[in-house]
Amino acid sequence: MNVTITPSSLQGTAQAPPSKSYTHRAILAAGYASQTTVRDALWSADTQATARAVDCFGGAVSRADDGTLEIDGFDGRPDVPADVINCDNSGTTMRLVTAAAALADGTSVLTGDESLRSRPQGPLLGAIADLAGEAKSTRGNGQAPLVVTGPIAGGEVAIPGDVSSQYITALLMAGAVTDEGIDVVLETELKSAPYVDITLEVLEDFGVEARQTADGFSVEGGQSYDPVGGEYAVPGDFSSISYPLAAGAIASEDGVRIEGANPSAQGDTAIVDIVDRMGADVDWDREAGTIDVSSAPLSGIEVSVEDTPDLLPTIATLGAVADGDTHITNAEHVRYKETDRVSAMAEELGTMGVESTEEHDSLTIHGSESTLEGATVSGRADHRIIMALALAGLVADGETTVEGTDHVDVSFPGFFGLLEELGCSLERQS
Ligand SMILES: O=C(O)C1=C[C@@H](OP(=O)(O)O)[C@@H](O)[C@H](O)C1
Ligand SMILES: C=C(OP(=O)(O)O)C(=O)O
Repeated sequence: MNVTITPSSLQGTAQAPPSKSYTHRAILAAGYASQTTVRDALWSADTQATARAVDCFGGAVSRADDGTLEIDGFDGRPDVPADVINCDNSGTTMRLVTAAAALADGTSVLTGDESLRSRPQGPLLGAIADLAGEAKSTRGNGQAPLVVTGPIAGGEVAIPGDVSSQYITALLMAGAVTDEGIDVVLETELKSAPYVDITLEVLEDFGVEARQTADGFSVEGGQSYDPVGGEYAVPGDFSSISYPLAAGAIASEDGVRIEGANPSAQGDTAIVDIVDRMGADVDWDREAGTIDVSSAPLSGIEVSVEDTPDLLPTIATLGAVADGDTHITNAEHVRYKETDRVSAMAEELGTMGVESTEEHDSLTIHGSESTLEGATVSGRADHRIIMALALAGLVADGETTVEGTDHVDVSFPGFFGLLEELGCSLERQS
């Protein structure tokens, strides 16, 4: 599907979708447990991939009409899957499930779509091999399809911290049910660190102890996943909140209210401060979980995305509207996502008349030298590129068509419906 956006002024209330990161972890943690009710779960293409993996490992995930998930876990170590596990587009699923597969007494095969089959898995495969499992890329290039044979007993592994924090999350979640536990030693500085904080929070809520150490992270073996009261509730998603928040900051004189914005370990809560620093009128009531935002002239800022890679596309669009330069730094790991998002945003915003300077580790958007013009742009089969370009379309001169918009179902299936509810005039073409 393509979506054509006519520049529009927005107003109204947006409900934050549930967190994708928390939902993935809750579904897999419930798999490691015996029986869990997961409330307010995100049901998107990516989280359904994790639910399918839990089914493949011998668990059963069912969804009630109100969206609540009832999960019968495989309770400890997974069964050997009867079929290939297809992780579709989801990096989180592939990393977390690869380490889970190394616990099974036999061989698992994992694959994904073309994008996922081009993302780096090598360091995690190396870690599993160091733990005396077998983990191979069928093409020998560190990318899926993957063949993983367990069971691992645990031990110490060294792993880089600057490719994906998901390797560490995966090892900590699996390590709890090994015999010996897993000590993860970081070989380089950790990027995307708040995502490991999310993992530690979810593990604690499931009664599993894991901790940060002087040189990495550690989890004891022989633990059971046992959520308090057999239930877990997922908080709102701040990566997703970044879109209505940025939309309000650039295209709403009358104001947008976002509900479900309760504080949690998500690093992407930083978007509230970023929008504020750029000059929008923003107020976050943390107790009520509401954010009110309205537009004002924006100015460029310098912002590091070391901890918050998923915010880069949103910040790039804000920069295109702002006066002056928006310098986005520490962005190398943003190139390893569903697409190389640094290049994708530079090129697609470029098609809309935006000047930028791309370096390996940074992207500078020259807002003052840019005139945002409506154009036909590619969503690059990447949910965050699609949503960020749609935001640009709200304030461009003329209509903007974003191609291949179906992929928003990865994290924010209701995104275009929400834009319409807020007053955006758009047309869908199948
Ligand atoms: O663990 C997670 O839930 C995620 C970690 C981040 O990836 P990296 O750790 O690979 O940067 C982030 O980009 C991704 O959207 C979700
Ligand atoms: C990179 C993302 O997710 P994943 O790594 O799970 O594919 C994302 O949601 O932006």
